Amino acid sequence: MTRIAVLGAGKIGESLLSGLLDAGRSPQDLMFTERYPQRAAELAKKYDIEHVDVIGALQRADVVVIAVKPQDIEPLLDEMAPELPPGKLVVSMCAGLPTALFERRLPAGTAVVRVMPNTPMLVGEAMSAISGGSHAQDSDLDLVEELLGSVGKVVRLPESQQDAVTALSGSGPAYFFYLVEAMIDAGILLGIPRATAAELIVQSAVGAAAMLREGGGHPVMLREAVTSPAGTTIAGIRELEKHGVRAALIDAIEAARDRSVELGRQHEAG
Ligand SMILES: NC(=O)C1=CN([C@@H]2O[C@H](COP(=O)(O)OP(=O)(O)OC[C@H]3O[C@@H](n4cnc5c(N)ncnc54)[C@H](OP(=O)(O)O)[C@@H]3O)[C@@H](O)[C@H]2O)C=CC1
Ligand SMILES: O=C(O)[C@@H]1CCC=N1
Repeated sequence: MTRIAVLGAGKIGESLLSGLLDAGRSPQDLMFTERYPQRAAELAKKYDIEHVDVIGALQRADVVVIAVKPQDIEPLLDEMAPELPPGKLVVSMCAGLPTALFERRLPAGTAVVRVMPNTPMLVGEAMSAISGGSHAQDSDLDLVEELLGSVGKVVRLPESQQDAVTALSGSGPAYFFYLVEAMIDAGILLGIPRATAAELIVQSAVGAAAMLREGGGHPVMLREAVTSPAGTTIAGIRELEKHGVRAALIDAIEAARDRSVELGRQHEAG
């Protein structure tokens, strides 16, 4: 079985480990590194997975998944570079960081796959986009697709689109959570108890998501079907349009894309 080491078991690293276990992968095939001993001990106990140091991870794993924040990448690459044995596949989940950075800093010829996942990986519903670096073979992409396919959907895209993908599906769940939060607040304003408002809105979100995915409908048609002539929905839509919510979302996603580009540029000289 392929052995996988996750370097940095924070939110996304833990989501991956948990998702892979839920998908049936053996704990013996998984390992992780983590900075704080207390968190490492908690994770090792919770998932029955071994906590290792970076050198142990590089020696024992076939696939090394980097899930530290982009701001923490430089010291980790310094630690990895002299120790990475040939033939290991490096998978980066770091927003903004190009495969070229890893290729430049790790031993010549290292195969690197850049992935932009998202946190619904925790419940087996991730959206991951993958792109191979210049030494990644089709078999490397196949392997990463198989791994991430067990915790959600996977698409292969050119690396030039990864900053946009980061803004759309990487950050996307946060924007849905933000909308849900705002709608629950509206329920509070209208006098509905918080727990009831949350139940109404969360189930509406789940139902809408199921219609989008399983009903095969176009979002415009689905929205039109809710919007009755002289009804309630159009009264609300008019307010959304007045407040520029559509433009705000487009601007938000463009800003997130720009920030991803900027994160990559910060490491250009590295
Ligand atoms: N959160 C998300 O929704 C998504 C995140 N990503 C990407 O995933 C990566 C991780 O993000 P996220 O999980 O949110 O961040 P977190 O801060 O939650 O996780 C990163 C973890 O790595 C640890 N760490 C840092 N350096 C090292 C090191 N040298 N060795 C071992 N562990 C280390 C951190 O420890 P410490 O607590 O001490 O900093 C932290 O626990 C980022 O690059 C991000 O861009 C991609 C898609 C979605
Ligand atoms: O906010 C971030 O930078 C990370 C990358 C995509 C989602 N979260």
